Order: sequence, then C-alpha cells, then structure tokens
Amino acid sequence: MWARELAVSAPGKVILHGEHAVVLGKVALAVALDLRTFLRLRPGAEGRLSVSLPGVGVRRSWDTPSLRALRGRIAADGDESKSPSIEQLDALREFAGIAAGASAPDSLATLAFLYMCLAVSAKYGDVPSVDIVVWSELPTGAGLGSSAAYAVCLAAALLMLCGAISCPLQEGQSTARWTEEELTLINSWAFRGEQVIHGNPSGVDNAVGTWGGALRYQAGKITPLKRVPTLRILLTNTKVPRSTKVLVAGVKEKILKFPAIMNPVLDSIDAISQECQSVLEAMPANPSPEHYPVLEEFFDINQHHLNVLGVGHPSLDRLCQVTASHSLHSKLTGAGGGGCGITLLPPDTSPLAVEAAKQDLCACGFECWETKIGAPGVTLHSCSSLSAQVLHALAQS
Ligand SMILES: Nc1ncnc2c1ncn2[C@@H]1O[C@H](COP(=O)(O)OP(=O)(O)O)[C@@H](O)[C@H]1O
Ligand SMILES: C[C@@](O)(CCOP(=O)(O)O)CC(=O)O
Ligand SMILES: [Mg+2]
Repeated sequence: MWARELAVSAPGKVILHGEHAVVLGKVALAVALDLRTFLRLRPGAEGRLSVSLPGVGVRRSWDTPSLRALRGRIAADGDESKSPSIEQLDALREFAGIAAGASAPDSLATLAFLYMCLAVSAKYGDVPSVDIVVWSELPTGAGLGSSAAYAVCLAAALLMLCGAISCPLQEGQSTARWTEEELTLINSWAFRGEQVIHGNPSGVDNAVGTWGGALRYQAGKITPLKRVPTLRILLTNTKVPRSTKVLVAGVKEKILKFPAIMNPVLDSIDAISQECQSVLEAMPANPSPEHYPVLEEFFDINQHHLNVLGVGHPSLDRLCQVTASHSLHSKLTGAGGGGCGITLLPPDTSPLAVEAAKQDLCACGFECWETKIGAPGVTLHSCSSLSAQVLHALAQS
C-alpha cells in the first residue's frame, strides 16, 4: 500500500430534525451532504509522523519514539470502550504545548489527532511513518458536521495504517468502500474523536459521515431511511461562529434548571422527527407540491423549539424572516447559535423566487447554495482519481 498515495473522504451532514434532543436520547433524522473532507496519506520521512490541517492553521510533526513513549501513558488507564479521560487529554496537551482549557479550532483538532493516533496504535500497533494532510470543502464550526467528517477520515486512515481494517482499493480502482463490520469500527473510533472535540456528542454526525445516505439515529441505533424523496434544500451559512461544545453544554444546563418545562420540548422534537420520517417514507420519489406544507410546518415548529432550548441567534431569526418573505420555510441545522440554516424549496418554487431569496440572504452577509443530499459515506480513493480542485487544495497544504 505504501507504494501509492491514498485519500480518504467523508461527507458533512444536514440534520433535518432532532439536533440537541438527540444528545438526550431522542430521535434525529440526518442526511449526508455533497460537501466532503479529504485526508491524503503519503509515506513520510523515516521515524516521523507529520500532519497538516490547513483549515485550522496546523502543521506539526513528531518523532515516533516520543509518541511511543507517550502512548504508554495514554493506554495505561483506558480500555477500548472508554471515553477519553481528563488525565489522558491533559497528558496530550502537555506534550503538544496546548494550554489547559484551550478550545480554539487548532487546539481541538491537534488534540483529537494525537488522541486518535495514540489510542488506535495502543490497541492495534504502530502507525507507520506518514505524512497526513486534511482539507475540507465544509465550513468549520457552521453546523454541517465538519468535526465528524474530520474524525471519520482520521479513524478510517489510522485504522487502515495500523492494519485493523483492510485497504479495500484494488490496483486500477479509483474508489472503494469498507465492509459493514469495518464501517462499524470506523464509526466507533470516529465517535471518540468527536468526544475530544465536542465533549458529549450524540454520535449522529459520525454515523452519517461513516454510512452516508439518510438515516434515523437514536441512542446509538442507526437505521437507514427506507426511502428518501428528492428534496431541494437551500443551505445558508450566517457565518456567525459558534462552538458545538458550548451550545450542547448550554442546553444541558437549561434542562437541569427547568426540567418540567424543557423535557416536553424535547419530547415534541422527538415526535417531529418521527412524524417527519413517516411522511418522508410515504412520499413518492419525486414529490409534488402538495406534499410540502406538512414538512414546512415541521420546520417552523422545530425552529421555535430550538429557540426555546436557547440555541437560536438573531442571524438565524433574520434568515427565517428573509425566507418567509419569499414564502419559504427555514430552520437552523446542527448546533445553532449562528452557523447554518436550511430552507425547503418545494418543486413549484419559481427559479425567480429562489434567486430573489438568495439575493436577499446574501445582502445580509450570508452565503447560500443549493445542495444535494444523500451522499456516500466514508470512501477510499486513489489520489489520481480526485478532482483537480481537491488535488490542488491538498498540494497547497
Ligand atoms: N478540516 C478540518 N481540519 C481540522 N480540524 C477540523 C476540520 N474541520 C473541523 N475540525 C475541527 O472541528 C471543530 C469544529 O467542530 P464543531 O464545533 O462541532 O462544528 P461543526 O462540526 O458544525 O463544523 C474545529 O474547531 C476543529 O477542531
Ligand atoms: C447539536 C448536535 O445535535 C449536532 C451538532 O452538529 P454540528 O457539530 O453543529 O455540526 C450535537 C450532537 O448530536 O452531538
Ligand atoms: Mg461538530
């Protein structure tokens, strides 16, 4: 395998319903996006492990003997199923020169990288000398699951490097996927990467990044949706930065403070996810306009609920108002507090109305684009099969 360069990619996601509630065991519906994170693997200088993360401004290199020495400390108090402990993360921070409590994107990305390298190699054996570059089409920290796509790519690449999963790409093939069993292992390690970045993830984002498509997620149980109609969705990035970790912690605090008030809201979100699943599975592959009003009402109700949970933001209110002025319905997606919103585009929406809505959203300083949903999950590529744009971005790093 080391004669060739390889790349691993994983998609971002859009949560249709169930963000935040899913952390507390409720149902979420999520779909993979056609925007991906790419990780390139190249044989590295002997005895060195190098990583470049241009999206968060990280370029680091470590020698393998010192990583091996550190690995003893990481493995010491952890069995495979355990979450990263505070002591393990403190040891990694000290090693990487990251201040205690640092939560900037570069610190979290470096910490997740080191944790996964050492925890995977403690279990499955040494990671060989390698150069890793990770580049993403996804905006970072905008609610589209960039952290999970990063963790899924890292998990797949590291497990493959240690020999815990196969290298399924045959000579002459451009892309390949892993078996269900291997995907289950990738997903479980990606979850641990998400734990380093998020603190308390539900696991829905790494599940979509691993399996792709459209799925229902509840308390670790992943069920692909039986049928997903072609939905046109406009994605808008308010560009207001936020941290999933902070927002998830805020919701927890609110529920602890007002359980009798907040728990019914979570139950209602759960009911929306379940009703929405039934509606989507009963819709024809190419739905007609009369199928949309109920989906639009679900968006409106859930957006109110998310505001009650405290994860709204004036920029998201603005997004909803602007699209409502064009008779379109929106809700935030992901952790909220800024980041992205999604807008349903029923098939009878005129191209002029879509264009006018986009212009008004851009005039607010937002960025918007139409997306395709249901992209494939984690994939292995030969580098020569990647698009010129991706190759160029990886080469610049
Ligand atoms: N391409 C990337 N390279 C390195 N780290 C990344 C990348 N994308 C995301 N991350 C990590 O994920 C964090 C963002 O995760 P999060 O707050 O959950 O937002 P989201 O998952 O919605 O994009 C960043 O702070 C960074 O640590
Ligand atoms: C808020 C939450 O439901 C989704 C977070 O998604 P993102 O990191 O904002 O893309 C958290 C989770 O499910 O772990
Ligand atoms: Mg995330």
